[in-house]
Amino acid sequence: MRMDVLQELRNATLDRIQEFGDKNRLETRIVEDLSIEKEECILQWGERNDVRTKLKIAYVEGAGRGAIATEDLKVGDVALEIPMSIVISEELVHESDMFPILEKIDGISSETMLLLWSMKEKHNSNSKFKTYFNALPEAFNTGLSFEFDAIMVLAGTLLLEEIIEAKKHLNAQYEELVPALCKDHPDIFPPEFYTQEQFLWACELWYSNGMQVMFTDGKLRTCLIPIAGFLNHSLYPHIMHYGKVDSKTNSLKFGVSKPCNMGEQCYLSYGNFSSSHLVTFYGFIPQGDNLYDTIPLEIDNPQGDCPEEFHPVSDSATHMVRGTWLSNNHEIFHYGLPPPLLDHLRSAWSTVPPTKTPTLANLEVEEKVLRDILSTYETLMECIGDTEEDNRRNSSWDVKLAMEYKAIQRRIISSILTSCHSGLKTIENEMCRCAALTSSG
Ligand SMILES: C[S@@+](CC[C@H](N)C(=O)[O-])C[C@H]1O[C@@H](n2cnc3c(N)ncnc32)[C@H](O)[C@@H]1O
Repeated sequence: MRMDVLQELRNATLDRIQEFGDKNRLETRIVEDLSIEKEECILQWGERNDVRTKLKIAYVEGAGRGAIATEDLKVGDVALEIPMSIVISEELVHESDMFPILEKIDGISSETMLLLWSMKEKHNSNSKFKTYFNALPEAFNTGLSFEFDAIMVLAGTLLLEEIIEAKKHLNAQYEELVPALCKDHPDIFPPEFYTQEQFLWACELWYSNGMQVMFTDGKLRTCLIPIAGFLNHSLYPHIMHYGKVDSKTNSLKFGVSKPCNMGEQCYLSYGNFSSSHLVTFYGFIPQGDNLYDTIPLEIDNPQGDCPEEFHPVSDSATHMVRGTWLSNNHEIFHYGLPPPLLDHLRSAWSTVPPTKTPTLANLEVEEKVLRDILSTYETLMECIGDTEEDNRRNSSWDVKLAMEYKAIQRRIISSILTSCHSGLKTIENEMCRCAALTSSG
């Protein structure tokens, strides 16, 4: 009896997953006329090294290479199994001739050591990972490589600062570490392999292809995983859990949590990242509504010059606001906006905690709250400015990506403005109703 219930529950869950998958299927267009010789080489190398896969590699429109299912994959099927013997992890640095030098550097992380190791290993014709390095892109095109024009497109968005800060940080890290290593140990760190451009390439490699793996000792380490590195990200991924080493097989198993049909692109989840993070460190914006795209709103006391006693909750706070189309409550007192933000502003405009009843006093508070939000986002919208949609087609990859990002920001702000306007209209109607009731009563 208990087994039947569990089986039914399992079937119902699988049906829901299937239904969700069908509703959110992303169409993959395979680009046939590009050579996949290097990718096939790495698959053959994988086979010789006991990789098991139900995926093939192809060029897909808009995302470089991707992994395509070679058969129908059901929930629980392992799409890819990678033995730990071909995973690139810190162990390799420990075995290398650079480790005795690097371990003496105060505060250097394993990730930085691996980054420096990969800059040299890439040129090693006897490397065990030669086929892997051969199949890596020459340029990663992440936000870290944005040129001036693209950065200028981002004016008015927080991504502008994020990218500038990240670039500054990488330059400082390079200057602090690399020239001295090349000068003091040119045999181990040949200067021609350690230019600033190559350092940026390696940073982009690790940011966009590094995966967090939980080893059998319970420690999380950032690794490069050949072949798995061809999996693209989706907001509706097939593979969600992969990062724990299976101690019995000493391998990483990439099992699917959502069915993937033969010929369909099999997607991984890189994590719960916003578009700004994905642009900066991966260089793309995923298709669909990203729940992690928010516009942070910093709030101080909205009536800053009023005496404290009138505003019991006057502290500042940061609220994350998503596109209001993602909310299913657009009624009065909700407006598709985050309740904590509304409550924060209400408490700043009212000496008593307002209730969600449409009395004249409450409606007046609601109006002030919405006007506050409206004016903040109107200012933000002005700062962001117009997107020059017409120029997009002829622009470089980075300007196009920056414009795409900005369009998302505008869409979010525009939804907030629309929700505020429609909320104000509702409040106005309610106020008229209240006034009519008062005068008739
Ligand atoms: C781990 S690699 C995936 C394989 C990669 N497409 C390739 O050709 O090597 C990560 C990179 O793939 C690209 N990518 C991943 N998911 C994507 C997506 N949904 N749309 C567009 N590009 C994507 C981005 O360039 C990202 O930095």
